[in-house]
Amino acid sequence: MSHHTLPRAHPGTGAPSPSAAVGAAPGATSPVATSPAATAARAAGEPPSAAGRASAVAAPPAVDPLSAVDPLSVWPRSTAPVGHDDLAVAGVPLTEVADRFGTPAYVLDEAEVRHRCRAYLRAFPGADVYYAAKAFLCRALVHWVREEALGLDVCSAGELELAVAAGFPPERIVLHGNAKSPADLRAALRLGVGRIVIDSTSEIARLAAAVPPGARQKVLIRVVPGIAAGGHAKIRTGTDDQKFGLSLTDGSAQHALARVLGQPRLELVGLHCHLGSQITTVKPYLSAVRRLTGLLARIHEQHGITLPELDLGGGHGIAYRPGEPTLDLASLGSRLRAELARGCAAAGLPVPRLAVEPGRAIVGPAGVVLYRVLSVKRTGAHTFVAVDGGMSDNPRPALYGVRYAPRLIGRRPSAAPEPVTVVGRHCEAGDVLAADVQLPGDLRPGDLLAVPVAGAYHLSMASAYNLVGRPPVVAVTEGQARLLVRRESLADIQERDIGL
Ligand SMILES: Cc1ncc(COP(=O)(O)O)c(C=O)c1O
Ligand SMILES: N[C@@H](CCCC[NH3+])C(=O)O
Repeated sequence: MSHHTLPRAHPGTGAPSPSAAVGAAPGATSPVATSPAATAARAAGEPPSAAGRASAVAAPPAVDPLSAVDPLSVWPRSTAPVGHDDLAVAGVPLTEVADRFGTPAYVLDEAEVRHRCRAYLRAFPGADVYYAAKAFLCRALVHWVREEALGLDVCSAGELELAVAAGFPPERIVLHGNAKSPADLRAALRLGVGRIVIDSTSEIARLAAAVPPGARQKVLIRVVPGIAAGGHAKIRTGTDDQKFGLSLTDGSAQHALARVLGQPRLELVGLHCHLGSQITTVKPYLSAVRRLTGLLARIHEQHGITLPELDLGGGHGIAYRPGEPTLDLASLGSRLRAELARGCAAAGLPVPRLAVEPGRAIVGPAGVVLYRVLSVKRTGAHTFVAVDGGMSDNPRPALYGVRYAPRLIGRRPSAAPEPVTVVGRHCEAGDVLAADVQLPGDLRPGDLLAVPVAGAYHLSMASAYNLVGRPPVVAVTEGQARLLVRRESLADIQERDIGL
């Protein structure tokens, strides 16, 4: 087992868990939903659709087909049982975190984040690894990523300013965005970001005009290679006819390239592409390398230049529930390098420096969210377990139909598991956090639920819906818990509102 696959240890055994190998056994993936719509969605590599979920709600399966997989396989590697009813992450019992910091609360295992950063550097030797800040950013994370020698991918002046204020070297930052505002570009130029990725033709002259006389800004062009990949239609960005990047198929990328070359204040250093998110196979990345290598060769022929950098974006998929597939990093790294070397040799080009931009795969599996049960309602067909968070801190199930595996902690259940639907507290029937999950049949108000794989795209996409306030973030490190981001208080919320 290679360390690049990011295996986790079974608590108490030190043995790698089955999830470390699931990328090699996609047949093991079998979401709970059993409807024809859900089956078709799985065949297409998608999580069950909202429609598939709805019919699964109507006919929940009697037996969870994933029950044979280690239930802790998607938790941080440091996770260990405490007694019969609690779990500790990095040596800190989760019930203690809930008691001390309240709920909902997000818990981040620092060592897991660092481990994942290191695994990337091992899987991509000699490459630049930019952590995609959109997955989650706070000052402590900026420090961890800097100390682990990664770069940072930001897509707003907000992410950029926070990172630089926390001491991140601007030259190791790449700025993205399909609609960069004048403020974004001003901040990038003022702070001296290493690279800006051109996403549209109209941005080129605007950026060039903002670069101070005598200076040159390094840029890449975001190319859309015309490849469909990604865990859900809403997070696919490699296909033509969506809002990101410049198409290879219709010639927009080549057109933009000529324009960039005509701007003396812009230094074109390479090509970029980001296929989408939650991709669990290597194949689409290999296709992207082939298409971009072809473009590098044409650029060389037509313009006589050799671009030194190739940034392949992020999108590396992870498991949210035991048994789901993950992208095998070691395989991705070695096969990408081999494909790039082969393509460049065939075209007579030097191999460009590779870059990747993982977000989810670094921080997602390092996070756990804790919720307190507020009510349990049995409607006959369903049991709805309502908790003190919801779509305001995790919009992902509502947006993409993503399924999670919550777990009761803090007391021993006295009833067998049964299908329940965990819902949030918001005024929205679609505020479902986990549909048809197996949880003890005696759940009651006051119980604590812990949900793993909560580190990416939860808090970074959190909203102010119903003005409940965003949860805190607590780091756990070697038996100690510390607050990284405090809970948003009602005073915080009221302070913003300065009207009469
Ligand atoms: C340009 C770019 N790079 C990197 C990422 C990070 O993606 P992920 O978190 O799926 O690795 C994204 C988001 O999908 C992105 O848009
Ligand atoms: N926010 C999405 C992924 C989009 C990534 C950003 N380009 C998610 O939660 O899965």
